[in-house]
Amino acid sequence: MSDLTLVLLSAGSSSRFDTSVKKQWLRIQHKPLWQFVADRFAHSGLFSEIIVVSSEEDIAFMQNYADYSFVKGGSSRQDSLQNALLHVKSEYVLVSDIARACISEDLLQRILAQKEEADCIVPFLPVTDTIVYENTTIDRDKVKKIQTPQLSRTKILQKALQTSTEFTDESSAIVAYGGTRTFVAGDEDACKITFTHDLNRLPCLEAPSSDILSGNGFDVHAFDEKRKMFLGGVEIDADYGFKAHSDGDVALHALIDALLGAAGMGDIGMLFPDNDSTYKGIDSKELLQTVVTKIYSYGFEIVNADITIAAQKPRIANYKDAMRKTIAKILKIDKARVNVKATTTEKLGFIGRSEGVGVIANANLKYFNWKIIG
Ligand SMILES: Nc1ccn([C@@H]2O[C@H](COP(=O)(O)OP(=O)(O)OP(=O)(O)O)[C@@H](O)[C@H]2O)c(=O)n1
Ligand SMILES: C[C@](O)(CO)[C@H](O)COP(=O)(O)O
Repeated sequence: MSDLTLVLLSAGSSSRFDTSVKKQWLRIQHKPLWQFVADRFAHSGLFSEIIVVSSEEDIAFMQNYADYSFVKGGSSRQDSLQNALLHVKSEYVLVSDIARACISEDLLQRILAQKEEADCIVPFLPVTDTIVYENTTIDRDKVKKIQTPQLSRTKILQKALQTSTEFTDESSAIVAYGGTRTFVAGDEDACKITFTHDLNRLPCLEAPSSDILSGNGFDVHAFDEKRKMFLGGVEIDADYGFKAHSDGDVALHALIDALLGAAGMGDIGMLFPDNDSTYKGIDSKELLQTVVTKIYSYGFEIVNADITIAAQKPRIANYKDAMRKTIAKILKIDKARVNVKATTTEKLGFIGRSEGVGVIANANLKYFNWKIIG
C-alpha cells in the first residue's frame, strides 16, 4: 500500500479561459481533460488514492466517466485543497492543478526522489526574461516560476492551511508555517492552461474526436383548459394549454431530453424535478437555456435538432417558423439546423381524440474543437 495520495484540483471556473467551455471539459480524443490528466497519473501506479476536487454540479456527471474519489471544491483553490485534505490519510500528498495537463513521468520521479529532503518538494522554472518589479530591475536569477505537482507531508500541509491567509501554492503555505521547501527542475510541458493560447504549448494533448453524438427525447402532455398554450417556445393562440408543473411546453421538453441524451447527461426530471417549487409554472425556454449552457460548458457543440409534434389540435403550420427561430437562438445555431415538423395521428389514440400532444425530438452534438482556438 502506497503512502501517497494524489489530489487533483479541478473545481475552478475557467474565468480567464475565454470560451463557453470549462477547460477541464475540453476533450482529448473522447476523454475530458480532467480524466485524461487523472488517468495519466493513475497509470504510474504510485498512488493509494486519487482524489479529484470538482464543483458540486460537475461531480454527478464526472462519475459517469471514471471511478476516482470526487470531493466538492470550494470558492478558491486553497478552499478546494482544504476540502480534499480532510479525506487524505496517507503520510504524503501530491497536489496538482488539473490545468497542468502534461505532467511527465520524469518530472514525477524527480519530485518523488527528493521526498525525504523537505516538507514540500516543488518544481520550478528559471526566469529568462529581464524582470522589473515596480520600476526596479531585479536579479532574475533569484526569481523562480513555481509549478505543480508539489509533494507535501500531509500533516504539515493540513496545519499550514489552517489560516485565513490565501496562498497561491502549497509550498508558500508550508514555508509561512515554518516548514521547509526544496526545489527541483520543473518542465516547460507542465505549463498551466490559463488562457486559450496556452493550448498551443501542450504537445501531449491530442485533438478531440470528430464523432457525432446522437440523442432522442419523447414527451406527452394532456390539455388543460385553464392554461395558456406554449409550444416550441412560442405562445399558441388556443383557448387551452397543457397540464404540467412547468408551462408544459412539451416540444421543448422532448428537445431537452434529446440534448441531454446526446451528451450522456441523464434526463429532464433529474435536472428539474417536478416536485421542486422553483420550476412551478416556469417558462421552458429557461430550462432549455440552462441545459444549453451546461452542454457548451461541458465541451460539446450542438450540430442540429429535429422535432416532430404529433397533434390533432391545435394546428401547428403557422407557428413552425417562429419555433425554429426561437429554438435556434437558444441553441446558438442557424435556423436551418433546427427542423420542426407536425403530424396528426389520423384521429387515432389519445392524440387523435384531442386529449393532448406528443413530441419526439432528435439532437446531434460534436465535441468543441479547441484546436482551432489554441
Ligand atoms: N475554487 C477553485 C479554484 C481553482 N481550482 C483549481 O486550481 C487550479 C488552478 O487554478 P486556475 O488555473 O486559476 O483555474 P481556474 O480557477 O479554473 O481559472 P480562472 O482563475 O481563470 O477562473 C485549476 O486546476 C483549478 O481547477 C480549484 O480546484 N478550486
Ligand atoms: C499553484 C500554481 O499553479 C503554481 O504556479 C499557481 O499559483 C495557481 O494559480 P492560479 O491563479 O490559481 O491559477
